[in-house]
Amino acid sequence: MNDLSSKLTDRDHPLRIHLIGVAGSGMSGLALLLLGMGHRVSGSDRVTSGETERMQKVGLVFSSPHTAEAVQGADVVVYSSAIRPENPAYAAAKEAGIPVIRRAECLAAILHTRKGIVVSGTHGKTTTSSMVAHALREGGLQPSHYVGAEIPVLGTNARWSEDGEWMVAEGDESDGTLALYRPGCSIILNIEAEHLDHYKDLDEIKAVFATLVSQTSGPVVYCKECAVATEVATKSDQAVSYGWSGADYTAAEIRELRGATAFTVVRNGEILGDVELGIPGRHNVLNALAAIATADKLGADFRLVSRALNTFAGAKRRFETKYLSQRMRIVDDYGHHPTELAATLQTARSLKPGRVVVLFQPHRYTRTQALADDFGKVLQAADKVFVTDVYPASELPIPGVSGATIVDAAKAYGDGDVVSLPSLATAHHVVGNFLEPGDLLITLGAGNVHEAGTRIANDLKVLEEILRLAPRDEIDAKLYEPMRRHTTMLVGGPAQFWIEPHSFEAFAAVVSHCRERGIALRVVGRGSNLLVRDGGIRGAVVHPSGGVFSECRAEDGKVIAGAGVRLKKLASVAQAAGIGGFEWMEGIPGNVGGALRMNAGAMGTETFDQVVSVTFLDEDGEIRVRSREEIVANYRDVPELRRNFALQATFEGKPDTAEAIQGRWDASRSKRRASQPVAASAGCIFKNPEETPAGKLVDELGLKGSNEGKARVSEVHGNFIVNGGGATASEVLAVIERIKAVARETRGIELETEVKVLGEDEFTF
Ligand SMILES: NC(=O)C1=CN([C@@H]2O[C@H](COP(=O)(O)OP(=O)(O)OC[C@H]3O[C@@H](n4cnc5c(N)ncnc54)[C@H](OP(=O)(O)O)[C@@H]3O)[C@@H](O)[C@H]2O)C=CC1
Ligand SMILES: C=C(O[C@H]1[C@H](O)[C@@H](CO)O[C@H](OP(=O)(O)OP(=O)(O)OC[C@H]2O[C@@H](n3ccc(=O)[nH]c3=O)[C@H](O)[C@@H]2O)[C@@H]1NC(C)=O)C(=O)O
Repeated sequence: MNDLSSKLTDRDHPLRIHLIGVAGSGMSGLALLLLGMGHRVSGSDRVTSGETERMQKVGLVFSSPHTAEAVQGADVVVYSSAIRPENPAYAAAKEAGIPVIRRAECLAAILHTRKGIVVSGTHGKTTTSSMVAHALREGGLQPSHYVGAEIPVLGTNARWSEDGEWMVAEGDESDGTLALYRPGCSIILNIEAEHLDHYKDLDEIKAVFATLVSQTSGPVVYCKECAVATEVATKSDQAVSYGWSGADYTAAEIRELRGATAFTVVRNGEILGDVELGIPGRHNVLNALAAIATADKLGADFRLVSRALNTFAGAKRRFETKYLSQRMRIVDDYGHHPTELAATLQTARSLKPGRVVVLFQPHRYTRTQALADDFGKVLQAADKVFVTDVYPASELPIPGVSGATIVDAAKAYGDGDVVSLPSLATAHHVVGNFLEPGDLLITLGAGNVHEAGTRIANDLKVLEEILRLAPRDEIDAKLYEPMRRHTTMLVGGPAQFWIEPHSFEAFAAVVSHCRERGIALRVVGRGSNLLVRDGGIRGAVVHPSGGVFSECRAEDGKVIAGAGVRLKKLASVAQAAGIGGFEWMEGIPGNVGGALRMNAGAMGTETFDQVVSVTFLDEDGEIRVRSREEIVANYRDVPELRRNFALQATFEGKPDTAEAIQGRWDASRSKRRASQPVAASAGCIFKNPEETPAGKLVDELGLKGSNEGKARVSEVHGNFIVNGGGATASEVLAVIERIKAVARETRGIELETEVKVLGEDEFTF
């Protein structure tokens, strides 16, 4: 026991200890242990988190940001590896001559007050150390524990147990600190070339593990499937092996169940008993064998250990199921090394989903650079992979190294579908929109990629509730549908919930549901009069289409059309039935619903000139019918339909010959073609002011052809803004603002947009 260890156990003289960077998972664990031991603990961090708040409740004196004052009067200061020497708390402690130690040194000192069990290895440490802690706890050994993440079955990432003699700790091989421990037992899961930012090569890594082995006073439990671990561990005369065959502890009759794995444990050729492990994956069978071997060596009852493994729910972020429905599953996994990815993808496959979709966030530039080829290789096992930018951890960028490095490696290796999706902040939009029923999505990486899965999972819950409102063939819905796919201007961010009802009842149910749940709701037609901002539309965007909404028929000299029918189709059904007067609609890009709402018009005629009656849905989701006389229709606005939603309408015209109708149709088309652009647009941008047509005004102001990025005032017609290819909504809005300002300043005319501008500039979902 070293000096600090003996001071830590001196109950009569509690120490005053300060932790710099206390919000991190490793440091918060230390704080919990030290508080449990009865010391006075303070901590500082750049950020406040749920974790720091929880620790304050159990006695931590927390401060943010880091200050020199925070370390005043401390007996010892512990710092996280993310802390740099210029940190004010660190600098002040050094200046004051307070002993300043690394996280691992403090952990070693705590561990040496007990019989330590150090769980080490390149992969699987957190899962295995929590399995060991849980198994020993259920086996009655009352261990203390310190593991790298929050584990549901253990309650917290660290716990001090006053009574037990053992303490389970996850050892970190990343910076050589494994050599600080002198445990009563150690576990070596595997040894691979990792953390090459710290180590020269595999030999250097082996040497650190060898030191741990030589300092272990009791059993060294190791995995026989790893040649390097075997080589290092067998230097101990108390080495105990586990593996698939030829080891002291092996597993037989492995059966993958849904979300769990059953197997029989064999100890030196004799059956010890059965285990039904609460988590899936063959690699977890090996981790469980490590825990079983350790617990057995320490004298725990196998039946209690087996029961513990059955209730083991896995570590957070280790194949953690975040969403499960009949349609989809979303899993999060902390894996960030090719071997871990391979194991996770194998587990994913064993669940037999329709497709395995991966959102992978590489962790650290050094690892990405060193292992890009291996990542590219293992990612081939998924059906679709999106790779984000690198999560830097504490590293500075390495020029030329990014998520695309892995995508390039994957493409060089095989024909797996691996694409780059740099921004994690918006990755969920693309991934969530890509998902189809039957898919398994895995968010993969040690950084913050899990946030994307959480967002998708939360929104999927809402979406699936909506889908259940109507029979399967009466409704379709998707997350994050890009509105640029649904606007004639080809501009706009995503709709949070894109919903396509195909029956009046389904539409009505969606309206009532959104109202009850406080979900904002908008209805759109063909998007020919819309400008959707780049941040997309929060809430539900309903697009009545298919089913009754796409039906259009002539009956008794009238035409009945659903809200989702294109005006052009309405005009041709009328023509075929010998009903004239609809020809002006031939070139109008919108649908009946939008035309009713906007009282669309062209060539001197307006929609409501021909309406007989409208069937609509009121705000409460009730279906009503109103005749033409009961509806007020203004120039480009029907107030009645601002809050109500058009479902269907009956139109009238005049009987006429096919030739006469065709003549007017052709005349309308020629006029339109001569005066309006063919490029992507939203029709006229401004309403015509009283003084003069807006197009003429823009023309006179000399603004035709002026642009902002790819958004340009049409040279053909001054009231059209055209998308030259890939324009953004903010570019279009900038052009609109410029025209308005010039019209106001030079002519005193206040232009009002005719297009409806929807959505938000920034992403809020
Ligand atoms: N004359 C021309 O050359 C052109 C004319 N237009 C006209 O603009 C109209 C736009 O049609 P479309 O592309 O389908 O519509 P959009 O998808 O562009 O929707 C425009 C607005 O119409 C409202 N709306 C849409 N569907 C319904 C419905 N079922 N019930 C009530 N309101 C609805 C919504 O208003 P809110 O936000 O208030 O809910 C929506 O924001 C077209 O009918 C078209 O005639 C467009 C381009 C060129
Ligand atoms: C495109 C739309 O509807 C259109 C509809 O197609 C046409 C055809 O009937 O009539 C309206 O346009 P508009 O008022 O600009 O009609 P146009 O006949 O093209 O132009 C009006 C007058 O402005 C002149 N003009 C127009 C554009 C231009 O760059 N320069 C110019 O001098 C034209 O020569 C004409 O003398 C509707 N626009 C509005 C805001 O009422 C729409 O609603 O989105």
